[in-house]
Amino acid sequence: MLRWLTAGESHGPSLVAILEGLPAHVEVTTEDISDALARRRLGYGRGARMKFEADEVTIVGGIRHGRSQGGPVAIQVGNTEWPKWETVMSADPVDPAILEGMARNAPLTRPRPGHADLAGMQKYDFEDARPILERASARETAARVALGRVASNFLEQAVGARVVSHVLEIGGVRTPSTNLPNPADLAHLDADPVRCLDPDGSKLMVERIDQAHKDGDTLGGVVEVVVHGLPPGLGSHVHWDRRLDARLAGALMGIQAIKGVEVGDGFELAATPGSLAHDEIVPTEDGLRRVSGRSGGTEGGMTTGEILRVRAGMKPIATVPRALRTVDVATGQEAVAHHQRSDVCAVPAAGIVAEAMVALVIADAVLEKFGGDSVQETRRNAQSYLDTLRYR
Ligand SMILES: Cc1cc2nc3c(=O)[nH]c(=O)nc-3n(C[C@H](O)[C@H](O)[C@H](O)COP(=O)(O)O)c2cc1C
Ligand SMILES: C=C(O[C@@H]1CC(C(=O)O)=C[C@@H](OP(=O)(O)O)[C@H]1O)C(=O)O
Repeated sequence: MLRWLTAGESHGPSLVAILEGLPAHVEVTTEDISDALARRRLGYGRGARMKFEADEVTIVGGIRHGRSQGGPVAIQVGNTEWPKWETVMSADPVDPAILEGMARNAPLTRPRPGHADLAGMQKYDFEDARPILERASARETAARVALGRVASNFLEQAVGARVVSHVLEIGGVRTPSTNLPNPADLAHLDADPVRCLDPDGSKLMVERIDQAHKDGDTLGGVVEVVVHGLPPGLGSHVHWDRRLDARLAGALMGIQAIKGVEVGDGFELAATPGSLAHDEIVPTEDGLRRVSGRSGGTEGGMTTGEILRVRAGMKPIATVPRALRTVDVATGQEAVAHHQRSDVCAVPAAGIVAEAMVALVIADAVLEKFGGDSVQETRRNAQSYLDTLRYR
């Protein structure tokens, strides 16, 4: 079983991520993790912070000479913004006279609709949104992407599976392409400003982001994650919390600003007659295959052995420059929400985070099915299952 945790605030010294349950001998380097974090920074429409901040990766446990050792993997991602925030975010008490008058320390009392500010202040009993937004911020997704890269390496080395994502929609512009991303073309896809497979769709999405920027507005969209090379039978039909589709949906909904998840054609299937909605099974030279992929590669909460496909819908960024109405909780008067800087659109970055979450969930399901204290043991077990499958 894999478990993972993150800690750290948006403007704290660093984020910390721990992955427990990873078998030994998974090859992974600091460079792999830095590459994954660099992919998360890409994407047209992100704000100023992405340009000047760097992700400083330090592997602090669990990996030696480029291989996992079987113990928890711990990764630190340094926030290079820290020097500017050291006093305001200090873990130890600071003399109030020093904090007095510091603009950065002014209490945020005009909560942003759509962000965690108000519900968090109510729940945790704060007069200032700072402690809430610091942890609610999607800065935390850097830690998840770091762990996701470790899980991806494990998946590739244990069962030969590859996780990739692309952007389907931004601000209502939907790509007409129904092609799925090919892991071999990842560099090409990452070079696109919005990580969209269709160049015309990409151009329109970039124009829509520019327009939103001019209008002082923000945008959301839809990303799709696909996994190539999975065996049938990951997850289970026997209990709700063992269903792989449920576990994927929970993990994707756990990403900041994700408001909807679809498996395969999702909601579209609800409006399609049964004769056209399912993936018919045929015998081929390569064994039993489905003629289509509408179900997204799961049936009964288990992988079918076809390409796995899930989508996540992201709401627009909550910090809208053309500020939204709110209440100043310090005075009880109507006000506009606080705004300093923000992304216009972070959908391409959300795709990379979604890849990470899918990789972690699938890696957990692979370990549940095949076990293994070393990656070679997992590989052997997976191969023997495939070699002795009753129906192939
Ligand atoms: C990659 C990424 C970047 C984000 N950037 C911002 C941002 O710059 N400003 C903002 O207000 N929200 C941003 N968000 C969204 C907030 O984190 C999110 O709105 C907040 O957590 C509340 O969403 P929830 O209701 O889904 O939890 C971003 C989300 C992601 C995934
Ligand atoms: C720092 C990251 O994303 C941040 C996520 C975020 C939010 O509210 O979620 C708000 C912004 O931060 P700030 O308010 O400091 O400008 C984004 O830049 C990151 O992805 O690395």
